[in-house]
Amino acid sequence: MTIQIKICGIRDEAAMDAAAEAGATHIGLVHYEPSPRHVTLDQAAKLRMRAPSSLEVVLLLVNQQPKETATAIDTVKPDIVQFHGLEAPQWLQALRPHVPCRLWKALGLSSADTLERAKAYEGGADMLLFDAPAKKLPGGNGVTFDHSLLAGYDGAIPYGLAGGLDPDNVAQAIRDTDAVLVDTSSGTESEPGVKDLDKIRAFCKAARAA
Ligand SMILES: O=C(O)c1ccccc1NCC(=O)[C@H](O)[C@H](O)COP(=O)(O)O
Repeated sequence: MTIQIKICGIRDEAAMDAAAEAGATHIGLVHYEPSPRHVTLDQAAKLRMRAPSSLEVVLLLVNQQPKETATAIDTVKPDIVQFHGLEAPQWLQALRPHVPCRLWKALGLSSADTLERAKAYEGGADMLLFDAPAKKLPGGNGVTFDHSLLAGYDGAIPYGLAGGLDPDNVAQAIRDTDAVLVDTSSGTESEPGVKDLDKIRAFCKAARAA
């Protein structure tokens, strides 16, 4: 299986193009004002329009109301929305028939309980993204978690892996898990919110070689 690669927290075209050229399959656009990676809906829409066709565009939202969610999707027209807050399974199930994009749910993983809870997203989420538990931010904290917990996942929804992945540890993470996608934000930055193009290239190279 070819691993999918998501470079999250993209804020400009140079980083987006570097990700595409390096073989990333997805970019993440964070629409969440407290984040150093926040982009407005207009900025996200411009990046989306200019995205190379090899990239799928993932819009990240956190605990948005239905009206704001609909506006965000209408404005940005992402391929995928990644919900990174406390969105319930019922929320995704209710939304899914009404939107022209796929839906992902991120879950902070610290115990086997979360793996059971994850199963409730069947029928609502096209993919789960297991991440480190929320800290200062709901995601993008550059912190890893115990990947051995994932051996206990027997749900039907495919999952991606996030949380503290970088060019040095991504290959081992791919070998240790059944993730179909790896996701990085902090591990491809020189400082929060500023992408390092060489780190993007190194991350993609390491993931593709794993
Ligand atoms: O990246 C953010 O600032 C962010 C803010 C609010 C919600 C989600 C956020 N990021 C979500 C992602 O998909 C990150 O890539 C993922 O959490 C991994 O981040 P990192 O540990 O920094 O690689």
